[in-house]
Amino acid sequence: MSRRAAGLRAWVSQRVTAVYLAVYLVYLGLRFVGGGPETYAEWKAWAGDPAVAVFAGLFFVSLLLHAWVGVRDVIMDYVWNAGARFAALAVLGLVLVAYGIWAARILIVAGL
Ligand code: HEM
Repeated sequence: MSRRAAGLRAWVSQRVTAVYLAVYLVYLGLRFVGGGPETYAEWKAWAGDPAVAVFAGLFFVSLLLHAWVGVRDVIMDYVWNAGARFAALAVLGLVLVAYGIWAARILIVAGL
């Protein structure tokens, strides 16, 4: 893939994920306005609903992809030393993967 196509793909994925993040946050706001689930059992029932889990899962995937593309671009623009750049990208990748595992665990446990 050319550098131009890669840049365009990053730009598009940054904006597509941003739109999903914003739409999902509006949904969450509307869902909880006037009172959401209160007890643990109510939360678990809500989060364990397959539709909620799928859209929440998509939210976390979008958030992690959005953060990866955005912060990676910032690192590539500002960290010019090859070793420091590699280290920064590795830390970013590991942190995001860790968050992804944590989010997946929450969604899986809620569905059990
Ligand atoms: C629900 C949460 C979020 C929403 C709704 C959101 C929304 C957006 C939007 C609309 C843009 C595009 C701005 C533009 O067109 O110039 C953007 C860019 C960006 N976002 Fe997010 N974002 C969210 C979370 C995050 C997180 C968690 C990170 C990183 C940890 C992040 C990092 C960035 C970066 C680095 C850019 C690029 C800025 C630039 O190119 O100037 N965002 N975000």
